[in-house]
Amino acid sequence: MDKESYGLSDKQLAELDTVFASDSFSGKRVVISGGGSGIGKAAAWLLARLGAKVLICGRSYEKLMAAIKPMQEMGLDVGCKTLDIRNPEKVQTFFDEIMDELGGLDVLINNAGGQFPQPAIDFSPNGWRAVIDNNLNGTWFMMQAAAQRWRDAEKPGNIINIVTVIDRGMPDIAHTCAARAGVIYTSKTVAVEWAQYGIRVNCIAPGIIASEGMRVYPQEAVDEFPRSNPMQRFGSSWDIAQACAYLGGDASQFMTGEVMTLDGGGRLWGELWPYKKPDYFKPS
Ligand SMILES: CCCCC/C=C/C(=O)SCCNC(=O)CCNC(=O)[C@H](O)C(C)(C)COP(=O)(O)OP(=O)(O)OC[C@H]1O[C@@H](n2cnc3c(N)ncnc32)[C@H](O)[C@@H]1OP(=O)(O)O
Ligand SMILES: NC(=O)C1=CN([C@@H]2O[C@H](COP(=O)(O)OP(=O)(O)OC[C@H]3O[C@@H](n4cnc5c(N)ncnc54)[C@H](OP(=O)(O)O)[C@@H]3O)[C@@H](O)[C@H]2O)C=CC1
Repeated sequence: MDKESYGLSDKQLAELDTVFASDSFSGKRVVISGGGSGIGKAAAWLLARLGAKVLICGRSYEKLMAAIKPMQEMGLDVGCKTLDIRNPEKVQTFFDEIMDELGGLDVLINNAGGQFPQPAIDFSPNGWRAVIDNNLNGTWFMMQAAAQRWRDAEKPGNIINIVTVIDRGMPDIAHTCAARAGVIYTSKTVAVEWAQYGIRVNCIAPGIIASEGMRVYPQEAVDEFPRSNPMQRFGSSWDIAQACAYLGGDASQFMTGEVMTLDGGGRLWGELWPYKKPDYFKPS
């Protein structure tokens, strides 16, 4: 399938079925980084449809505005703000502003991130740094800024970090595996440190998801990705959005420090990163 067609349309996002009650997020305020596309946009649609007041952020104002327009036209309570999560000062200002504007915060979904595929042996120092800075440092700045405000206001909080499946590593994206491992183990650690403040921290590890994010990979790679799990297919951004609704809601209130994997079983069976495997790894 042509990777340009990957991702859910606004019509689909407005109509897809969900198992969650239509008012299950009413009164909740949710921030989603990277909510202008893909998984983050699907989560914004779902949680807003379930009654949440949602604010999405990302680096491109045009992308954010294009994402929220159809949601607002449906009467959903969704806004946006530009933010580069890699800038800790801007992250602090962002949280000061949104705490004011939303009147508090209940759920933070750290979804912004990405990487480029390259054999690790050829990473430039800056290429390595860019991915670590985005996926590990940026996520951390967001987590810490939210937690500080929840602690100081003596309010509970809930953090969901979108990572990736790193159990067996992943050839060609070693930088992201390093960053995501950092996020997962930071999350497990602060889930313990922050339980005293009523703050929960969990991660979601998606396998291959047919989102707009796939457009950054060559078509030949995307054609091969279904071989990365025993279901031999892509998952949907809606699958991940529904996992966000579970972790962001009351049904998961006794869960913290966990990684929820949605990868069609790819952690257990499948060709990790099947694209351009060197001959060395092919069956003889
Ligand atoms: C089985 C399959 C599982 C798949 C699992 C995961 C799937 C997904 O995550 S899908 C979502 C994908 N979405 C994205 O990846 C978002 C797009 N990616 C990015 O925005 C970039 O990759 C970024 C994270 C590195 C952005 O950083 P930025 O600082 O904007 O990057 P710069 O252009 O300034 O470059 C910094 C540095 O990185 C080198 N570089 C960037 N792209 C590549 C590339 N394709 N190949 C090699 N090197 C790259 C760039 O050259 C710079 O280094 P220097 O040249 O040494 O300065
Ligand atoms: N699709 C997949 O198969 C998988 C995806 N993931 C992860 O899930 C998350 C969502 O991916 P997906 O929706 O597929 O891809 P997208 O590329 O569509 O989403 C990434 C979003 O993050 C935003 N973003 C990136 N860097 C920054 C930054 N520094 N500051 C603020 N926003 C930023 C982008 O917006 P902008 O560029 O405008 O800032 C974009 O909206 C990513 O972290 C991705 O790595 C993990 C496993 C598998």
